[in-house]
Amino acid sequence: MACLATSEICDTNQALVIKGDVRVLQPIFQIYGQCRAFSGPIVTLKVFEDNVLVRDMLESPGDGRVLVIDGGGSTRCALVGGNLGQLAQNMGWAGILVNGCIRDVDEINACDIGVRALGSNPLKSSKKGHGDKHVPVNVWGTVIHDGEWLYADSDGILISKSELSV
Ligand SMILES: O=C([O-])CC(=O)C(=O)O
Repeated sequence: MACLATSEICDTNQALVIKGDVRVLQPIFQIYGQCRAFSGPIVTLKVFEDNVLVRDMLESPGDGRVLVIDGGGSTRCALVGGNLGQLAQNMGWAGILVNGCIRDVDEINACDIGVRALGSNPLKSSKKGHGDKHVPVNVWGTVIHDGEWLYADSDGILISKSELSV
């Protein structure tokens, strides 16, 4: 699937941007993974320094969706590592956005998915299984709902209420 360029989306959908139906995420995410550009319907997850639910979600078929993990912005441990990156690739996820950290960067960079995260931290997270699936999350001021669309490329990350075309 050819990916829409985020800058083009913003130029051709100015009314949607003004209305807030298309929002630009804060430009604070690092780019990882083989796919610099990716898009898809969003599945949301809210966790804090605990990635049991991340594995749970990635074990189900991705069907080209994007997993948005709101880790509360914590950079004290990693929510996704090489194994989960591989799992996401094998299960057909288009990408993962982590409002938090990843680890095993070299392994994740070899995976055929797109990944965005605040940075990397070699510490693993706790494994208690706390968190919520499919809930609205707030990522640095941008509220993201399950079922919305994410478009990411080298220029930035967009959240759209619905699928976009040019
Ligand atoms: O299990 C974890 O905490 C994450 C990880 O290291 C991996 O996915 O390889």
